[in-house]
Amino acid sequence: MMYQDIFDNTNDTSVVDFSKKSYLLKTIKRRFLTYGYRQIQTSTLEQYDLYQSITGTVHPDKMIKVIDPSGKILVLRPDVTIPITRMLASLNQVQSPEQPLFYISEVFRHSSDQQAKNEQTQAGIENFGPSTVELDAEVIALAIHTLRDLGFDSFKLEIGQASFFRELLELLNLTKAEKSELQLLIQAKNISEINRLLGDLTIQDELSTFIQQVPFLYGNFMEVINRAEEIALNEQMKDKLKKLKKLYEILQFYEVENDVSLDLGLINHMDYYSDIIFQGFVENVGKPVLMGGRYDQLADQLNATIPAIGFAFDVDFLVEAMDQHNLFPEVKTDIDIVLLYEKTRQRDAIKSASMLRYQGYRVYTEQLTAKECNPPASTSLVRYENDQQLLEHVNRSTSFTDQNDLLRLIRQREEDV
Ligand SMILES: N[C@@H](Cc1c[nH]c[nH+]1)C(=O)O
Repeated sequence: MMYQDIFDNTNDTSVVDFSKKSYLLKTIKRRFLTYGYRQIQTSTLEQYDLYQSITGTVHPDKMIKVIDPSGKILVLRPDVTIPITRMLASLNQVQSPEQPLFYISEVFRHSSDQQAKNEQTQAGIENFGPSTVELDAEVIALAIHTLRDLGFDSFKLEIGQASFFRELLELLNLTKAEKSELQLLIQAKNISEINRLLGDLTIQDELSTFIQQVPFLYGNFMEVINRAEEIALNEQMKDKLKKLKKLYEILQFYEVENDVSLDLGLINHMDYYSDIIFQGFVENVGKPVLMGGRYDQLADQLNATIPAIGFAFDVDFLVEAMDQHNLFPEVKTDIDIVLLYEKTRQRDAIKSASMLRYQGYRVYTEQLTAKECNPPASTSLVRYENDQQLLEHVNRSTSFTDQNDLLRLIRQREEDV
């Protein structure tokens, strides 16, 4: 191994980035709590078999595998929605239903992109309540409310319908490869390639015309619904549109309707979604900062019937987006008091530092030497010199007699501020 390799592919967080991330997580957490969500955590190591047996999960090549001493294959948590569903599915039916849940967890997904990290922090919610438009609307309102709390003023939550498109694909009788090609082309709104693919396939004209329209079915929520209603192919599609209309109506009660748009060609990277899906975009940032949707059938694969909806923020990506939009408050210094001392005053200095720490102050100490010392920034500086002891606070220097006097002065100045 090259020495340089040891430094590659790490995911360390510096002091400044950590404080930004903590600020962001605190804000998100506070908002999740106000909607009645409670925090949980799932295991970091999961059974590989669980993920392999479920359809719609992370691709096996993307999972990071670990082999335990008995030879069993485990994976580092590649997703949080699946293990939470597993947790709920394993609960005794007699138990009362879980509250809505939230998490702040690392997920591990291998990416072929050299720049992308294998480890991301997600802050998300999962709500195992009834499969209703009311709950869908509340979850969307929560996502928007959180983005507003973080300070974003121009963002969009793009809403789509996973089953709308899936049912369309069913009507087409395509092979798996053709289906995913068409899906990707529609998502990329690549009209010329869609036409080429449709030309190669034998499909009824009516269906072909409809598919050509799907990439254009995005934009203003009600406008898209009206356009889609005109070309809807069957009753199921009409029902889906009716449900979306109802959703929009409720979003108006939450006063978030201007922050949503509709994209009937939207596809999320996870295949477990069964109904509405959504992605959150902030201005000038190309990738979505949050993804989610309803996944009513995921628990079926674990022998349980648990409709659910959820979403997750990509926290690291959100930090970048907030940086770009200058949304972090100025980082305050983490040190309250810097205490510098000459060797002869070491005893007094350490005793004062201990006293101040017991009082809850964050104290940094350093011995004054011939070398220039470089203490961190702080509002108060205490100096124990050979012949005097001083408190310097915002350009004012006062001598103090003993520990009690020092504490009194520090408190007094805090009150003055
Ligand atoms: N687990 C999904 C996000 C999500 C949470 N709940 C529903 N969807 C993801 O990683 O993209």
